[in-house]
Amino acid sequence: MTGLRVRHRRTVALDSVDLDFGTGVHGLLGPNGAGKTSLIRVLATVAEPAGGRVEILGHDIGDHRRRGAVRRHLGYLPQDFGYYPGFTVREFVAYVAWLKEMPADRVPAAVERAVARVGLADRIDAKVRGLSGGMVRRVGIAQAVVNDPRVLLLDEPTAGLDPEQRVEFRELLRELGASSTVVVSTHLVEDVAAACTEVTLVDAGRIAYRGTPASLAALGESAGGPGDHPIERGYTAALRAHRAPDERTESTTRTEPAARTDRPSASGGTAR
Ligand SMILES: Nc1ncnc2c1ncn2[C@@H]1O[C@H](COP(=O)(O)OP(=O)(O)OP(=O)(O)O)[C@@H](O)[C@H]1O
Repeated sequence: MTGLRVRHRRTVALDSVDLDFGTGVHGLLGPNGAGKTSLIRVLATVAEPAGGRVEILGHDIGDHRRRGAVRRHLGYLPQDFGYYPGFTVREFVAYVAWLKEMPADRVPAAVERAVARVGLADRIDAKVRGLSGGMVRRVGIAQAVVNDPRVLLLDEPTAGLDPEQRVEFRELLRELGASSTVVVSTHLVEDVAAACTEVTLVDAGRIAYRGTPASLAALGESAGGPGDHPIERGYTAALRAHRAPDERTESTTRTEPAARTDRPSASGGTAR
């Protein structure tokens, strides 16, 4: 995407964002209201940008005629995931497969595989309304992956999952990220540390930092920000650097070369 701008009435949610996502698991981090959901919704083709250009799998999604082709290859778990409580897990995931125009003969096996991948095989014929919140979230992940998407967009997928499920989910993320592009917004540093190949930190509608989890952790170690985990310290240090770039340039840049190497000029470097 280049020059992406998203507005909600008078609020500018994203401003002049340039980003590209390749194969792998991309963690989207940032404070509440930073613009992560706005970014994911544009990529999912459910929100219309106010400006800029977004290309997915070679298609310009500003062109409405191309969106169908893109959507067939997308998987999307929204933050507020709507479902039909009267459906069984199998019926609901099959319904989403149908919406994604999967060939009918492939649907039953794809549904069973997706449901098994999120550890719900034994509940496949249970009604969604009878499941716990974490299980419903897993149904949401199953519907997102049922078509083996080339681009998978997950908005806070681990919210509500128990620790064992989170561990299994991260394993699934790594597996999916080996061959597809996964963009996952999360507030959990453990998700980033364990599953992400790259981190994008969003702050007030701009890109504050891009790099690997290891480089973000190294930034935290060198800058010494507050936090209980190296990535948490890196997160705080990157936000501070982004919010006070002049101060940083004068006082700290020369002594922290690692801190700047992951701030690409096209996004983080110009994000002010
Ligand atoms: N429907 C809406 N109407 C008005 N303002 C909105 C709407 N949706 C988002 N915003 C505003 O746009 C900005 C970005 O919000 P967004 O939901 O993208 O942030 P986020 O990073 O996903 O936050 P969180 O971590 O809390 O989920 C915020 O200032 C928010 O208040």
